[in-house]
Formats: sequence, structure tokens, C-alpha cells
Amino acid sequence: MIKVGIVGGTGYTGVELLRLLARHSGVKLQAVTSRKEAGMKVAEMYPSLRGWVDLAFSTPEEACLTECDVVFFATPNGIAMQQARELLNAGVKVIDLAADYRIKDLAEWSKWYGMQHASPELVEEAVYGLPEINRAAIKGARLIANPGCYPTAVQLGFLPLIEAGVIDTSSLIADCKSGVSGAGRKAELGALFSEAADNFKAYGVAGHRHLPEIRQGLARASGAPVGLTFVPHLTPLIRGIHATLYAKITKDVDLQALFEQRYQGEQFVDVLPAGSHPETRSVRGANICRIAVHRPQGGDTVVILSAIDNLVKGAAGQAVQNMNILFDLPEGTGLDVVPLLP
Ligand SMILES: NC(=O)C1=CN([C@@H]2O[C@H](COP(=O)(O)OP(=O)(O)OC[C@H]3O[C@@H](n4cnc5c(N)ncnc54)[C@H](OP(=O)(O)O)[C@@H]3O)[C@@H](O)[C@H]2O)C=CC1
Ligand SMILES: CC(=O)N[C@@H](CCC(=O)OP(=O)(O)O)C(=O)O
Repeated sequence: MIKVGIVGGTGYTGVELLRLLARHSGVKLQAVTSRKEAGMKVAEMYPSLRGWVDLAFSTPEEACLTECDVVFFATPNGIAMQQARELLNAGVKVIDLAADYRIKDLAEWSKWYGMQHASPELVEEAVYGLPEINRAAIKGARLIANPGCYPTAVQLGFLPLIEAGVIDTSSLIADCKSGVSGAGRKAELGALFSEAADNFKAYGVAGHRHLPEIRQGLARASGAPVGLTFVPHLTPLIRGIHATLYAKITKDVDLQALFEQRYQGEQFVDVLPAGSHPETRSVRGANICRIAVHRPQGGDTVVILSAIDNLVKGAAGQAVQNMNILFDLPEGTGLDVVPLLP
């Protein structure tokens, strides 16, 4: 059994890890931390986990994380970077759901995240945990940078087109919508029901911290820098990301076949039949990205629709997928969840 620790078990991605790992056949949950709720039973705070998780939250200091085989950080940015070195030295693998190790360019990272890196020497070693492009590197890694939610939806949508060299990469557009759980469980004015419900707005148009992460991934696939306009929007959903992606076509190929071939055999990317429109509720609670490929009126623009659950394929589910790869388990272990309807 893989001994698992979770730092930040009370947050939305932390509790989503608990939900998925509770029924994972290869895992023993060893420790779950919360500074504010230390001592409280997990099932007392989250009654849906009653009968599934018998642990109590402990402080990070009490948690004996060095005795785990793997530790997930479901914490705000800037926490894992302070603790990863000690865990790695103790032979513990680390999967960070935050952004501490996602961006290779340290100056760029500091610019967007507004802090100095506490373990810059680990950034190069860290493997970006998007299995659909990095599976081999993930297998041998000690430290995984789990991708951001928007970056997962956007990269999976653009990658087949960029890898095949069939679009103009100088002016890509990613028009994205997220549910409110994307902002986490902490109290925030914009996440209040009376602010977010029955409302819709763009934010971060001048620059969002996922922009450099998406650009880095797409440039790597392209072999050259890409031009990208990324506009996130807040929608009155709880869970879900829907990305509408636009690019100019430079080579006339069968785009549907291109996507079907690229993701053939990928358990967690579903290319829908031509003409489809993926819905966020068709991925709710499940580790899946559903993609549809469109070329409106046979013109020169390709429109890709990409939908994920931000907390699952956009965070905790992808983190479990990465853990399965790291420990040589079948990639879908613990992830055979049917999306919730309605
Ligand atoms: N929500 C989403 O859709 C996604 C989130 N992410 C990333 O995952 C991470 C977690 O997000 P989310 O679950 O939404 O966040 P939340 O704000 O919901 O939860 C944060 C958790 O971290 C703990 N925590 C906060 N500060 C510290 C600290 N200094 N040391 C140890 N633990 C701490 C909190 O518990 P306590 O304060 O009691 O210790 C809490 O359990 C973030 O980096 C986020 O950017 C990534 C993809 C998607
Ligand atoms: C709706 C909302 O506020 N979403 C968050 C992004 C999600 C997130 O948690 O950021 P990481 O993926 O980088 O960890 C935001 O825009 O800041």
C-alpha cells in the first residue's frame, strides 16, 4: 500500500483528493493536515466522507510526513516550495497541486507569483504533470508540478493542432469560463452567493498567472514561442471549466481524425463525435477532458471546445493520475468515477 499524506486537506482540492483516494485500492491515507481544524475528524467536517475516511486533521508538524511514500500539497502557492526539499531527502515523492514548480523560468515565476522561490534548485528537476504529454518523465520523477486548471483544459485542446503544425501559433485565443470553486474555499467577496450567482464576468484580461504556464507548455510543443490571448471568466457554476479555443488553420487536414488519433488510447481525454458541444456537467466529478472539434462554415478558423471539472482533471484527479504513473499502478486506479448528473 502507498502511504499518502495530504497537506491542506480542508480545501476544495484537498477534500477532492480525499474523496478519490478513499476508494483507491492501492493507497493508505496516513495523514491529512489543517492548521485551523487540527484535531477534528475529517468526516465531522465533510460528512460525505463518513465511513470512508477515519482520520482526523493534524497540524503539518504533527503529521510525520517523512514517513509517507508520497505527499500531495493542496495548499496555496508558496508552501510546497518550502517543504519539498526535506521530503525528497527523506525519499518521499511530492505532488504539488499549486504552481510552485510549474514554470521553469524563475524570473517569470517571481513576476507572476510575486515572491522569491524558496527552492529554485528543484524547479528544473520538477516534472510538469500533464500525463498526455509527459508520461515517460512522470514515471521516473520525484517531484511533480500538477498543472493548473485552465492550463489543463487549454493545452489539451491546442496540443494536437500545434504538434501537427496545422495552425498559426502567433495569435491563439483561449476564451475560458470557470466555476467558483476554482477560487478555493477561503472566504472571498467575489465568491459570495450574492456576488457570483446570477452573474457573469471576465477577469484578469490584462494578465492572469496561468498565461505563462499555458504559453510554456504550448511553446514546448511547438518548438518556438507562441502568441496567446487568454481571457478567463467567472460563471455561476460550482465546478467546471469550459474553454473555447480559436486558431487560424494553415494546413488543410481532417481535424476530427487528427484529434481522434492523437488521443487514441488516452483514458482521460474523450474526443466527441464531430459537431458535438461538451457540457461541464458531462465531466462533473470525473477525471476527464471532453473535447469537440469544429470548423465553422468550412472557413479558415478551427474552434475547439474543451471541458473539464476544475477540481478533478484540473487538480485532484490529475494528481492521482500522476501518482498512479509514479508508482507503476494502472493509470485509472481510483479514477473510475462516472460524472455526476444532473
Ligand atoms: N480550486 C481549484 O479549482 C484548483 C486549485 N488549484 C491549486 O491547488 C491549491 C489548493 O487549492 P484549493 O483547494 O482551492 O485551496 P483552498 O483555499 O480551498 O485550501 C487551501 C488548503 O491549504 C491549507 N493551508 C493554507 N495555508 C497553509 C500553510 N501555510 N501551510 C499549510 N497548509 C496551508 C488550508 O488549511 P489550513 O489553513 O487549515 O492549514 C486548506 O486546507 C492552490 O494552490 C490552488 O491554486 C489547482 C487547480 C485547480
Ligand atoms: C475561478 C478562479 O478564481 N480561478 C482561479 C484559478 C484556479 C487556481 O486555483 O489556480 P492554479 O490552477 O494556478 O492553482 C483564478 O483565476 O485565480
